[in-house]
Amino acid sequence: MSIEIAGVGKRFGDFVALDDVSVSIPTGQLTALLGPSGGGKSTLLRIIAGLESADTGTVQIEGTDATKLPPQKRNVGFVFQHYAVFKHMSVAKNVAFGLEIRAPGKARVPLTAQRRDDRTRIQKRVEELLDLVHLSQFADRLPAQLSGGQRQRMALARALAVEPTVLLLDEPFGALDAKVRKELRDWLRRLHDEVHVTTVFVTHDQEEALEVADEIVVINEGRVEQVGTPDELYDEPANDFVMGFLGEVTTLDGQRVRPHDIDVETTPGTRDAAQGEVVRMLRIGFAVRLNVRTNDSEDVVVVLTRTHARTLDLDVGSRVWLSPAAAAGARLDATVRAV
Ligand SMILES: Nc1ncnc2c1ncn2[C@@H]1O[C@H](COP(=O)(O)OP(=O)(O)OP(=O)(O)O)[C@@H](O)[C@H]1O
Repeated sequence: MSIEIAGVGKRFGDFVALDDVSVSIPTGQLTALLGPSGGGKSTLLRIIAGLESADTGTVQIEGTDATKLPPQKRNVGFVFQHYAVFKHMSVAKNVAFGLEIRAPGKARVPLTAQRRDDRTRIQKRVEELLDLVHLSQFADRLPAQLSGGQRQRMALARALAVEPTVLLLDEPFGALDAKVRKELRDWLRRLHDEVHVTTVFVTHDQEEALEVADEIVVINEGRVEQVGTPDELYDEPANDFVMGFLGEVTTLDGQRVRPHDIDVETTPGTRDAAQGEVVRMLRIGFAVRLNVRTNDSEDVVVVLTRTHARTLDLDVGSRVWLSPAAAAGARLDATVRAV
């Protein structure tokens, strides 16, 4: 395990931001800390980075107890939503910064062979990094001459420059528009597949976490609700909160199911289906969303493809029979919830 968080608690005055959090984050994976605003994700990330100290518990990074280590001794790279850049320095200089301050004897020694070697090495590394984040052609620009997405890529190159053991990203694409966000998240996934550095990123966007992460840690009200792969969380949510947070949920025959995990028929099926009437029908892109009122007065939301809706010749007023799809993933029935 790359990062072991054990029994971490954090209060701000009377407010409990983290309550006895224990999580293991595997080496080389992309892990998302996912949850609603104010749940404690950033606080946990900042504790891993050493920017905040835990009141209780320990943090180990690659087998070393980092609980009391200052941030610069933890070998972590950090990228925030609003990234602090050196505005007067070129993109290449921004990326080189961390490498230059690490180069030995920088200020004291004149231009010796050692320093020349360092310079060549740094220049080569910066070129590699800019190539990795697809910014080679912008090396000489100032940060202000980059788009928001390009700036965040520069921030990632800078964080990766010092070859961190762990890369920590706090809503790195949060301030960008939806389309750029989507592009960057695909890009982050590809980048991670290339460099394999253990990466932890904070997001409140479930789609982002489901698409990008190898593993997701769901955090709510200072506690870990569930840890698992995107499939595990989506198909086998541990509780109501996780099920509702990771996708839309509706109720059919007292069971909580995903709206696209409902079979729709226009004749009474052989199975024990709930009969109802389509009261609303909305087309959203390739999907059709139905509101069905059942004979038992349940309001059920159903999502199906446009082609399927057309095949069934559905419209407002159609009579339909609904049953949970046989292969449906997530389902939590009312009795389990009550227990
Ligand atoms: N320095 C601080 N002083 C007081 N309260 C704080 C401080 N930092 C965080 N908090 C509180 O702790 C709680 C958790 O904050 P945190 O930033 O970890 O949440 P989050 O899950 O990252 O939310 P968001 O997605 O909105 O960033 C919040 O209620 C926040 O107001």
